[in-house]
Amino acid sequence: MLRLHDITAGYGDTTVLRDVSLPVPRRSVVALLGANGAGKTTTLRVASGLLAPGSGTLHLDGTDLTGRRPHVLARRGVCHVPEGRGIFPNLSVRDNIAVHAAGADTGEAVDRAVSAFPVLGEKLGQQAGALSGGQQQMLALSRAYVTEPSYVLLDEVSMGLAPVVVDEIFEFLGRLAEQGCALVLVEQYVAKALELADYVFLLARGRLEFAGEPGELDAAQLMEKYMGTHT
Ligand SMILES: Nc1ncnc2c1ncn2[C@@H]1O[C@H](COP(=O)(O)OP(=O)(O)OP(=O)(O)O)[C@@H](O)[C@H]1O
Repeated sequence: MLRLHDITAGYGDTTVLRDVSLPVPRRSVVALLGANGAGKTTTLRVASGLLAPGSGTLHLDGTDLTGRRPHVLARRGVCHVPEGRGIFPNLSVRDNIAVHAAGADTGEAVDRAVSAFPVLGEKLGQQAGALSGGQQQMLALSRAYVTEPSYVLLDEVSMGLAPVVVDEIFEFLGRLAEQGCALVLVEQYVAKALELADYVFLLARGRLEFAGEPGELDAAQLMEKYMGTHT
């Protein structure tokens, strides 16, 4: 289990998260929902070690990793796909995959990335920045396949993409989950996220307002209250 417990965190003097507890069991899909500015990205940053909490703890499979650096969590199987893609636009697609592979066999990593997203196979020599938005997101997501993580944190990975690409990305996420990878989904396509999710956490102004299973949520009320029109 990846477990945030009683987390308080923020930036400088600004406290964003207060007493947030988020358990992510192995092989589960967790949807983390909330309005703009509720603290979803901040929660993922704490979960991957990018942001040290002011108080509270972060445990991974029973080991206390509070305050440890992101590479320590990455090595132990936590993969963070940040908002805004996080690829290297001036490197080729192949070299981006090699960076994701972080020292593992590049050929094997490329094979795995291409098996996840076949279109990348036709673009290996191209600069990543020249790919379409959807292809760049696929490249960013392929890291979740290449490094075989146990937990993948996904921050708005469908943002700004055409519906057909969004569908392809959700199919990929479904396959990842089927293979036993735990997912934490921050997602504007709430209905799609809830279809995959085993558990839902709802943040409001940095506090948890709901924790439970998708069937316990009144979806219509949720959309109206927090999410706008993207369902
Ligand atoms: N680097 C930062 N420095 C200062 N404040 C920040 C920083 N990043 C985020 N914040 C503030 O923290 C609060 C929570 O932001 P966060 O990005 O975690 O929310 P979110 O739920 O992911 O929202 P969104 O859906 O808009 O991405 C916001 O009020 C935001 O302005």
